[in-house]
Amino acid sequence: MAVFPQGLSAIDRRCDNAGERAVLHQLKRCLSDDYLVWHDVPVGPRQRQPDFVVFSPRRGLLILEVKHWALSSLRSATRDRVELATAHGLQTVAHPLVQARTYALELNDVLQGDAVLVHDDGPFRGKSRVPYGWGCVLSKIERRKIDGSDFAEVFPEHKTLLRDDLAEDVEPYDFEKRLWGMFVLTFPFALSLPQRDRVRWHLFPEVRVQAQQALALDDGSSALAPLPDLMQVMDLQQEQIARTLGEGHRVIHGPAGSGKTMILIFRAQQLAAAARPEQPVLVLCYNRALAERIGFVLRERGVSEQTVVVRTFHAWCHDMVRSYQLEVGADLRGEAYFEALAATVSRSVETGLVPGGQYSALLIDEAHDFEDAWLRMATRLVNPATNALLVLYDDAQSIYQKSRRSFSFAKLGIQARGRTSVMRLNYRNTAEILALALRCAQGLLDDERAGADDDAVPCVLPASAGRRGPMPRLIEVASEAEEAAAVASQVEAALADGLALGDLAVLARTKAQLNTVARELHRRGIALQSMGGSDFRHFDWAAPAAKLVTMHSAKGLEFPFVAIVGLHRMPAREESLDEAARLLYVGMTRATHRLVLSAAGASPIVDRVRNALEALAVKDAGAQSQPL
Ligand SMILES: Nc1ncnc2c1ncn2[C@@H]1O[C@H](COP(=O)(O)OP(=O)(O)OP(=O)(O)O)[C@@H](O)[C@H]1O
Repeated sequence: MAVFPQGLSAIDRRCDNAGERAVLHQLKRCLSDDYLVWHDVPVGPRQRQPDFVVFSPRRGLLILEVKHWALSSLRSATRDRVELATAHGLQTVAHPLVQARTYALELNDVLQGDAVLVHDDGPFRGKSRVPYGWGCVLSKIERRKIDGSDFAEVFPEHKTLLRDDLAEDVEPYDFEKRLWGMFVLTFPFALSLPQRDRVRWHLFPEVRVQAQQALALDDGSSALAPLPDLMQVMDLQQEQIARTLGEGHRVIHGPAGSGKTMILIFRAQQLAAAARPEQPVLVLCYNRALAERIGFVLRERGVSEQTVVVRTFHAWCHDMVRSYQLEVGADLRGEAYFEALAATVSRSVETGLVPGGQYSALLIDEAHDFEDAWLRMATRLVNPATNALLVLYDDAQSIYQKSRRSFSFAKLGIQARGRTSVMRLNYRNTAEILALALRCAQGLLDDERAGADDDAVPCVLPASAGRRGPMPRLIEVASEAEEAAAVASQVEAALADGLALGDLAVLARTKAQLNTVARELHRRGIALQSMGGSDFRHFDWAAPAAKLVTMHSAKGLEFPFVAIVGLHRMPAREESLDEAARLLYVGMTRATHRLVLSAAGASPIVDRVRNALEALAVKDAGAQSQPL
């Protein structure tokens, strides 16, 4: 069966009429699984919306327009226009084949502009390698009714499917042949998977992937070379998830770097188009830097703060306290204050003091860091008419839960059964970084419990998407001053290699640990923003500066270059080795390309990293010595 990235049942619901539905079911019944079919989605640079786009890496690209016109309503037609009798009198509309041809030619032009997708020699030199065609479907008109007429003069037979072609007893091969007959030219053709995705990149700008950094280039000079191919596009599973996020509750489990935040941003953008300021979309996460980052990306993409509100959970609670004049113990400080804040707001939502249903949709990133009561409250914030709640979860990154979580989404009011997706591919990290992160997190992530029950919390092991890069490095020196100097030299080297300041991050377990590195970078004239600074409020993502971040706050972020300092101080006091290892896993998986780790002393975490690097080097040497 063909793949329908928008979801078959979702398309079925969206079909305008019985004709489109009949075409959908015939495409489903007759096409094999290498075909991709989209219905009524914006396509190409002009965001046209043909009824169906059919694409096969073995056949090419076909545009279909469907008209469910009764024969009796067709008054006259030329090759350009059709005159129809409607309830509102006579109407002249564009000929469906003209519509379909215009779309198909536009897309062909776009593909022809991509050197990778054109013939480089032979009679078609410079022309697109992707065969294309167009056609129309007159889904209500039977062949016997037009036999003997001059119908084919304006609706050529090879370009027009009729009701008969949609019948259940049509052989799939014959139906497919009818589609191929609509192509302008056919020639032996097969696209590789990367080429297929390149075509998707051209067709659907909305599913293009941009690294987080690409949206915050300071001076446009960033060398984001590590990415293998600039034309990155959501994979089919991501596209399917992103496009099928409709109303109701949805839960997505995905490991570090699998595209959860990317999908959240995609969804927020889509929802923003329909959101009204009195019923905005709310995006919640735990970590402030991530909230600011998501907000920044959305604003860059033209989404206003009035339509999509992005907050950390606690900042949102503050908003509620201010707006509804709630009392939170005035003398409470620190942890106790935050607990009271959450409890007060939670109670107020329950009693109706803070109105439920305020938001047309709620999207939660890092839901693994949310306490049960927060998640329970979240379900009440969404307008029951839409019930649109999206929960993104990665059990492996839950760095605030003392013990492994085992709960039921249903008990929290989140209807996850049948509405859960699991993504497994890690796109962010190179294979080398991911291998090290996984080895260092040994034991923590081994217990995969995915898939058995939609309502449970699986721990999903990431699989590498295969991008290669340099091996991470461990720098071991005698003092923290030497460590800062060594890390600063690595930062200088990365800048000399063409990375921009905004591409660089230094992570540490505590804010205080960042200060030694900050002083050294400052001494060398390297612009930086550090969470360790006494006057630090928040990062300015548009400013050209290296970011010095605690490991906790780095969750959700990514940088082409990451240095993690102070491994000798891990585990911190009152922290177990497992907790430290989990945090280190989060830190390491922030690096998209280059990872440097440093220590000025011994600790079980330093041993773990050193051993893991040695084991990977042995494995690598083994692999290289294998005969080809
Ligand atoms: N299909 C893809 N092709 C190429 N890059 C991708 C793809 N999907 C995601 N990415 C990139 O991978 C990186 C990680 O994505 P994202 O930040 O959404 O992951 P995440 O699941 O939220 O990770 P984490 O939980 O670690 O924060 C981003 O740079 C994103 O652009």
